[in-house]
Amino acid sequence: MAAIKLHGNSHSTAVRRVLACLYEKELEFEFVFVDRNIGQHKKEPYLSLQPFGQVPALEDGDLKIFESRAITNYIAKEYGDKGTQLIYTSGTQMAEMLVWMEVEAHQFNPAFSNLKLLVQASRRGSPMSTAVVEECEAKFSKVLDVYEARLGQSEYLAGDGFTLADLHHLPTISYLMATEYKKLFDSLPHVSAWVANITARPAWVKALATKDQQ
Ligand SMILES: N[C@@H](CCC(=O)N[C@@H](CS)C(=O)NCC(=O)O)C(=O)O
Repeated sequence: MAAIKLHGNSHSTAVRRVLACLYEKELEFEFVFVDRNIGQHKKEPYLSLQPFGQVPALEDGDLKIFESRAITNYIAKEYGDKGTQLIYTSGTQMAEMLVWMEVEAHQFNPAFSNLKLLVQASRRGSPMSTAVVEECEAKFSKVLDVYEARLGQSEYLAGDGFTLADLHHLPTISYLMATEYKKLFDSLPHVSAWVANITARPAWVKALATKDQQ
């Protein structure tokens, strides 16, 4: 049995963030299905792993942790000698990486969440008003404009190497690329080239292809 157990389900963006990291690091792991349709994530024993009742959660031997970004940070540091080097540990590049990891969590992800709500409302057949749609689009585009400027200076967010700062965006970007909000990326050449580059990584392709083990 693998020492690492990832608990979750494959269509969750937060779970896919961790899957991408595990595949980049070429680690063996067991993917334990959490059936959200029957509320397994809101009951024991799962709540002992993730007290907020969300996926993912990770076990590595005796260690039990949750929060997808904390998990990827742990994996990247603990298994530093395996697979892709996903973090810088010193100097300017580390500082840039930390900045863009925070930007993803506190600027990009909230703006993404608004667009996801629009997509979900529209799919339910109760679309939001034009004013709300325009406001959410404008907020997201304002964030992307900052990315366009940054990616005009370097291939990846933290410099010339792919790091967790880039990886953390993969699930949310891929989600949007399959919606009408792809249009918000299309007019930005540096952002578009970065998106094409990072979404073509074999580890990400593998994460998207991973199915639940029911
Ligand atoms: N900040 C958490 C967010 C986790 C999260 O929102 N998970 C969603 C699936 S993508 C979930 O479990 N939703 C069910 C719920 O909140 O009840 C992380 O990154 O791990």
